[in-house]
Amino acid sequence: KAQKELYFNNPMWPGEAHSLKVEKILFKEKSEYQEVLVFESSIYGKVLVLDGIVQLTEKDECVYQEMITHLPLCSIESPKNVLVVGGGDGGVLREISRHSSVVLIDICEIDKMVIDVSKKFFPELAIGFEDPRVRLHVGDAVEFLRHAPEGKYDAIIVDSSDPVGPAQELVEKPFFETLARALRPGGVLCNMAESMWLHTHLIQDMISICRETFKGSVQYAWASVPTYPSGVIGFLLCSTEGPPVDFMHPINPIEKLEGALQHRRELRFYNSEMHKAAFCLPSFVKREVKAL
Ligand SMILES: NCCCN[C@H]1CC[C@H](N)CC1
Repeated sequence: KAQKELYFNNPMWPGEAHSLKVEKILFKEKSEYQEVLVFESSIYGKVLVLDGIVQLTEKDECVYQEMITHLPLCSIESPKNVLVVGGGDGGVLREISRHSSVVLIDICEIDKMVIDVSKKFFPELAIGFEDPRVRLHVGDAVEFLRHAPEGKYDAIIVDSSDPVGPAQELVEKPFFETLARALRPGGVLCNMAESMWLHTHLIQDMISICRETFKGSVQYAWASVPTYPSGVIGFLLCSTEGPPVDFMHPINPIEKLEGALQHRRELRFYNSEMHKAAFCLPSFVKREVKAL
């Protein structure tokens, strides 16, 4: 039978599109915030799509979930209180649970349908919700951070979709200011930071805001994700004023964490060498993204 294909083009990456062969559409509904689609692809396993943008595939989700989690958590001694903004698929929670020093994992996801769909179709990711340290808050993270106690968290991970639609506010300065306030001195933030091939202006804007808002260090890292536009995704690592954080040399290496490598599922992408390599930047990025 004729294989259906889905094309992923978007104003966020004009002039190009990525397509995936579809075996079967498994779910498609509109939530209060966005269209939620799940389909079985021919070569990447199941795929989660929000408003026409690929969020994750079973085959390569490990890159993003492992890097966005361990880049910050392996950069500080025994993280205890962690906050996840977004991340409703549960993948980041699965990765945080490898760190036995963590005692509290707050997660604030705006769209309950993403959580329910992940539990139904992506148990390998939704397993993260089963960790007893997890406290789920369904709602707007802008509101949540406004009421968060000052200096509460050692680490905050902003696992957001693109800044079009629900995640728009998550790249604006007021939000970064609430993130900085909720972190302890020497606390760390890791943000999803788009593509060096497509979004150097957006990255520059985020870095400028973070340099003003976070008085510690601000570093850009990246990794290869085949099913994201241009095949890469970036991460912005920030630390607040206080004990200095050297993101490029993990002082809390995952290889030394008791049980972290086998916990529930072995790591498929992250390790301490990939951690260090992630901060090596191409010359054009060094030129185009000042203050790196
Ligand atoms: N929690 C799954 C990943 C969400 N972040 C992605 C970053 C890149 C975007 N183009 C799509 C969402």
